[in-house]
Amino acid sequence: MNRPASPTSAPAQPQHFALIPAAGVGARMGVHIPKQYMAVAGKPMLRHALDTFAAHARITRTFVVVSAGDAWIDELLTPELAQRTTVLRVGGATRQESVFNGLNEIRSMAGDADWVLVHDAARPGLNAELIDRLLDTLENDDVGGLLALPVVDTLKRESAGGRSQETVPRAGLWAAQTPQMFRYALLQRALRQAAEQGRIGAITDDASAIEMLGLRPRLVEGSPRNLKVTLAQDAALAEFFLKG
Ligand SMILES: Nc1ccn([C@@H]2O[C@H](COP(=O)(O)OP(=O)(O)OP(=O)(O)O)[C@@H](O)[C@H]2O)c(=O)n1
Ligand SMILES: C[C@](O)(CO)[C@H](O)COP(=O)(O)O
Repeated sequence: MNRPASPTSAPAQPQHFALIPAAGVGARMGVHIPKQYMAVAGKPMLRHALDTFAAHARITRTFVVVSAGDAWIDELLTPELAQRTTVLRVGGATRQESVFNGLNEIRSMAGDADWVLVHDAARPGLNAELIDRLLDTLENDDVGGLLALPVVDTLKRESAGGRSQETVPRAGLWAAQTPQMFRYALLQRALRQAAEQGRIGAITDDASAIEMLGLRPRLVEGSPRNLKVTLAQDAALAEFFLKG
């Protein structure tokens, strides 16, 4: 669906929607509640990204994908946030399935050419500067892209027994972050194809599905503050950046 331009106006400018997959359980974190609801810098982790997108004038609306039985989101969503945020209780078995289910759920609200910024609830350090960097870099891009960081450490491939088998050349390697930003129709098509090929469970980010179409997403430099809180020790680092 493409919204037609009115006869006396220029074609409608594409909208920017945030879509936050937040239906995980945080198993690697080892805490008693899903990690997206654990407190980081004084508020639930998910709240940081919701507040950042809600405060950003260029983000039309935020959709947050939670599990059908999520028992925490209703309490987290203040009346102010609810004016800019829609909860979608369509979480799937994997991150990509949650994203795909969320995309399908907003079909009536998003035009084919509208941008979707998919952002992990587990990355509370996203700020307006990083969002603007992504929007400004990709606004005329034919494919879309993602925040990422060039790899600066030497990388080892583990052999049996926890020993180094080989060094993986790091030249040209980047560590993917989020948001990952693609046009609605392209991202939905890419994830649908991945699902039809039985590969949606094997991919771990949205850009992988775009690459499977033979396209090359743009790499946009992110920031260490935009780390993914995955293991228990990550929470203190996230707090450091958020309180800094
Ligand atoms: N079935 C899933 C799995 C993950 N996610 C979301 O995808 C993001 C990145 O996933 P990850 O950091 O792996 O979170 P979890 O899957 O919760 O962590 P773990 O793998 O340790 O269980 C998180 O915001 C998580 O809530 C999701 O929406 N649906
Ligand atoms: C999307 C992502 O954050 C990019 O690095 C990452 O792939 C998510 O992985 P996870 O295992 O679902 O946390």
